[in-house]
Amino acid sequence: MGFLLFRSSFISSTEGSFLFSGHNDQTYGGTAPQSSPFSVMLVGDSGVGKTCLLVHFKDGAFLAGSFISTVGIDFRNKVMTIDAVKVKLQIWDTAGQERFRSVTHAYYRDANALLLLYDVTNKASFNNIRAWLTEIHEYAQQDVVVMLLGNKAESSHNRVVKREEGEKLAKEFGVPFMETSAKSGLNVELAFTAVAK
Ligand SMILES: Nc1nc2c(ncn2[C@@H]2O[C@H](COP(=O)(O)OP(=O)(O)OP(=O)(O)O)[C@@H](O)[C@H]2O)c(=O)[nH]1
Repeated sequence: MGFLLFRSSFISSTEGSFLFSGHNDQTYGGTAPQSSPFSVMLVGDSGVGKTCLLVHFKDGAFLAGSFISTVGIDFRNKVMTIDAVKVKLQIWDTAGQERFRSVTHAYYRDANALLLLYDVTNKASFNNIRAWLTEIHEYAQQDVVVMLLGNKAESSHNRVVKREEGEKLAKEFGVPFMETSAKSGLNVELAFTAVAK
């Protein structure tokens, strides 16, 4: 049910407008977080696991089963405590499909950080990272924090992109890199913490 709600975004490009569904987590206590949230955007090819990564980070669950592509853009809020400071993250989950690209472009400029994902079991998603970085360069703020993530790392039997290849590409573009798994939870919290820091 939550899964369906989370995927309830839609776009009506013919009318030049769009709707998205967001989910606020206002249940934090103690010190109030900073008023303007820190905005993190998840980008990368369709099917690399952006939604699953976000759901794991937010709810600690993995969305197994049939794959329903994100439509347009969606967001969730989460408050993290980093070095004793409460940080409110607003996390934008973008559709990887080409047809929604013009929608997501409009959100790049407000992003403080971008988590750029490829799928270690899908070579094309890795090969497309250069194009994604060109797009980021074109539409995002100059000082945006970018981190490259090789997702589905637990899927060793189907792996076609070596960890070293990811490291090399990240080094070439001067961005931090780690492998993640939305399925096992590997480095999920760490990736969000790292960009928030
Ligand atoms: N084995 C494995 N499968 C994963 C992982 N993350 C996501 N998947 C699967 O990959 C498929 C796509 O995941 P999504 O999170 O919907 O992909 P997405 O990047 O949000 O796709 P778009 O919304 O089209 O941009 C789903 O079938 C997931 O179950 C992972 O870490 N390991």
